[in-house]
Amino acid sequence: MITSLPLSSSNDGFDDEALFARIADDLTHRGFSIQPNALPLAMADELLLDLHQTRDDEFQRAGIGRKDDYLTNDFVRTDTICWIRGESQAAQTWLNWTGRLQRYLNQRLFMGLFSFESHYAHYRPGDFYKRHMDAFRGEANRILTVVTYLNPDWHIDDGGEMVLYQSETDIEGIQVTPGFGTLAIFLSEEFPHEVRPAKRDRYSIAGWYRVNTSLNGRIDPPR
Ligand SMILES: O=C(O)CCC(=O)C(=O)O
Ligand SMILES: [Fe+2]
Repeated sequence: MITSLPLSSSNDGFDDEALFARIADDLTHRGFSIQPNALPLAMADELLLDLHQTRDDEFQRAGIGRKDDYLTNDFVRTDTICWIRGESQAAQTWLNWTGRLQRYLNQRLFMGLFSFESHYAHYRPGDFYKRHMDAFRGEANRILTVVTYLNPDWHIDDGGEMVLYQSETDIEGIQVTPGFGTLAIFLSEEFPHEVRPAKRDRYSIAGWYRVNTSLNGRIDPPR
């Protein structure tokens, strides 16, 4: 007799601990981790729905730099973004999961990750983000970048790869296809990367763990 198991349990059979362990091992040995199709399916579905329910006018042109030196620059990047503030159930699920990953990495790798900020990003066909770094050494702000993709049935011919370069001088890089639930995690100060133009709309979440850079009791706020 076949006993059927519920197909849609809270994590769809994905074992977060095992995934977190693979990420920690990769970070230790290489400083980055690419995990195809790794996001728990129920959460990825929830996030995709949330993204589609987010109104177009909640997406703004993405900038470069922070706060006062925030500029939009068509030469560098042309995507639009919507910061995730935890207002929807899906956002809560995501922040809960990224919180668990944060605690895991802090316990195992002593990374001292303190806060997390993330946004949805929408790259229309042809949009791009030129080669860049997410943080600069010594500024001690963004420590670890987490990107996940929400594009069902993405085909390699659709383009839109994220290319992760292993050093300043690397011009070949590693190509990451932005398929549904793929996770790309890397040390923000170590890996230049870019987003190549796609033929279709390309959706993702980009997030950053930061260390506590409070000075003289002044807490440096996220963003
Ligand atoms: O969407 C991606 O693949 C990466 C996005 C990125 O590099 C960024 O937002 O800083
Ligand atoms: Fe980036």
